[in-house]
Amino acid sequence: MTKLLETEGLTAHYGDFQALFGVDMTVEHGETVAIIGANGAGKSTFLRSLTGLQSTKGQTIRLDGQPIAGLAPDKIHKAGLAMVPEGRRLFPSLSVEENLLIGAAGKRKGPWDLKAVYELFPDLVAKKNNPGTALSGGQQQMVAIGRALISNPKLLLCDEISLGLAPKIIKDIYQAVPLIRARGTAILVVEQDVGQAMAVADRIYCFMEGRVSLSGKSSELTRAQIAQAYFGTEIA
Ligand SMILES: Nc1ncnc2c1ncn2[C@@H]1O[C@H](COP(=O)(O)OP(=O)(O)OP(=O)(O)O)[C@@H](O)[C@H]1O
Repeated sequence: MTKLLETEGLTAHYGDFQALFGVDMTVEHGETVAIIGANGAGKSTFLRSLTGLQSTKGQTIRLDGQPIAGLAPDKIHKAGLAMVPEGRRLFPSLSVEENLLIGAAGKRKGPWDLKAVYELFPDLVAKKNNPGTALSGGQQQMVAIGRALISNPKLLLCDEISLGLAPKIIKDIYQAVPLIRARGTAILVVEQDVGQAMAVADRIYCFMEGRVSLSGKSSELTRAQIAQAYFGTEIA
């Protein structure tokens, strides 16, 4: 069966600085995959490359068998990639529901609509007419995830969704992941918290200095292997 996402030898540069050195990655249909790695390892650059925010002209990225490298971000979104950006980025003058509906513009066919998002995050129902920015950080994150889901992506990309949130809220947010995959949506999440990544993902890719330093099934990787791949050093 065709892979949902495939990159082959992906590279990325900021001027003379090379940030990615030949990243091979696959995501299967319906799979949850986590990218972990220290600050500056290239995780965000990799997601930016997938979504077209970083130039990938002439490279190999396939979404469900279709080449998407070098396409404009809106074309890649239409092809089925939606991103929950780091920092959430809600529209401050719009209500929760209006923020969600922005994601529905040009939506693909699929299981996600307003009703499904409110089922996923019931806390948002009572807040739907409030301005997005009047919500707690966790609720804003729920809106950002809902806004991406409502376009019915084949693959949902999440950049550090737990950043700046309290542990209890992070738990609430991550509880949504099995419900999202139950509707058939695959997820690629960037996560600095290794425990969280291993709990939620079928497979893990660890990045170090722009390269994949380790990959494998979460259930088969050891903490020691991950520490080595994450920091480049053994831990006691
Ligand atoms: N706009 C930019 N201009 C120049 N260099 C950049 C830019 N963005 C990122 N970099 C560099 O590219 C490398 C990879 O950064 P990237 O943000 O992808 O890493 P990351 O793993 O997502 O880290 P973090 O967790 O801190 O976001 C780093 O060395 C970073 O300094």
